[in-house]
Amino acid sequence: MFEKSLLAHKRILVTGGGSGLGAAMSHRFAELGAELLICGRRSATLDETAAQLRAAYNAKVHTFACDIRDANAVADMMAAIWQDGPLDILVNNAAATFIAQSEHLSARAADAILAPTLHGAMYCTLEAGRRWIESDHNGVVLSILSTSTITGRAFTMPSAMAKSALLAMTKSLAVEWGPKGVRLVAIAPGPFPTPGATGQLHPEGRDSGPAARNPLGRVGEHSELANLASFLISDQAGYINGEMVVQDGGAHLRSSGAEDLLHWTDTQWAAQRTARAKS
Ligand SMILES: CCCCCCCCC/C=C/C(=O)SCCNC(=O)CCNC(=O)[C@H](O)C(C)(C)COP(=O)(O)OP(=O)(O)OC[C@H]1O[C@@H](n2cnc3c(N)ncnc32)[C@H](O)[C@@H]1OP(=O)(O)O
Ligand SMILES: NC(=O)C1=CN([C@@H]2O[C@H](COP(=O)(O)OP(=O)(O)OC[C@H]3O[C@@H](n4cnc5c(N)ncnc54)[C@H](OP(=O)(O)O)[C@@H]3O)[C@@H](O)[C@H]2O)C=CC1
Repeated sequence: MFEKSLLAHKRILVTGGGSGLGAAMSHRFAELGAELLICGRRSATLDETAAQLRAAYNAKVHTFACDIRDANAVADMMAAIWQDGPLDILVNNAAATFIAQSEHLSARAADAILAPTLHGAMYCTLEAGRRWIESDHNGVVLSILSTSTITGRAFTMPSAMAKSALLAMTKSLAVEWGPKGVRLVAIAPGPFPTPGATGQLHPEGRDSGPAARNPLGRVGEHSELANLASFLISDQAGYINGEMVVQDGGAHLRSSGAEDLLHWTDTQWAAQRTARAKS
């Protein structure tokens, strides 16, 4: 659906690019000619994905073991990236979430979600943006958000807060940095099953409704998200700035996706907490 060279000569950092949707996007970007830089906490996962990208597309790939909750680690990673030349595109994809009754969240638990999802993405954006502006180099930031930015979402309140704050970042910087050559866009995906999301959001005992409740009767294909992301970061989308594109089959128009959990009993929630403590 795209020219094979759509992303040729683009250096793209995908946070959390070693797994899930980050890996799916990295594959598509590499296929379209990009040089990939992927980061995450698990080196082995990054190395495995990098090897696949090199083998499949002969792509140039760099990996960075970086915990984006650590502002200094993000600054060091960006400095290392820029040593080989400027980045062109940042994809804020890494995030964390889990379901919990909010009245049971400790401050540490809420921070465990806010730290990577909000602060980590903000640190990456500020470090990249500063360098782009200082060197007068054009840049693009794509943030992977959620339809909770529109509906809110019960039982994943810190994630909904973090994603909403990143939407505010996208809109604010689109205006502030647009004149300086930096464009910001976002995607709000609906359900795109990944081991990470399924593990955190769909523990045993939760209904398997996202596909059945979706107006299109199915969940998303990773390739669909990767294609939308490829378009939004490409020069073809150069006049799209400050926008979030929803890609959820229309699901949020019907439900935030959490209503089934309103029917969980305290016994079910207690069992969920016990199961987690055991794991
Ligand atoms: C649906 C259809 C719509 C479809 C649409 C759905 C859209 C959803 C949008 C978002 C989707 C995603 O982000 S999907 C991405 C999901 N992927 C991930 O989450 C992967 C990354 N996850 C992680 O790194 C971890 O699992 C993470 C959650 C951050 C916790 O790890 P940490 O090491 O940072 O934290 P820990 O030290 O273990 O714990 C810190 C505190 O958090 C608490 N804590 C940790 N896990 C907990 C849990 N499951 N429940 C309660 N509390 C928990 C601990 O008890 C600690 O609090 P104290 O006991 O007080 O000390
Ligand atoms: N899948 C879905 O249905 C939906 C997903 N989304 C969003 O899409 C994005 C990808 O989600 P998905 O692929 O499902 O999730 P995964 O759990 O598979 O991926 C999360 C990635 O983020 C990385 N990561 C997590 N914490 C950190 C950290 N502190 N520092 C660096 N990297 C980190 C992980 O690597 P490592 O563990 O090695 O650090 C992992 O590669 C997220 O922003 C999510 O909120 C939004 C709506 C729905």
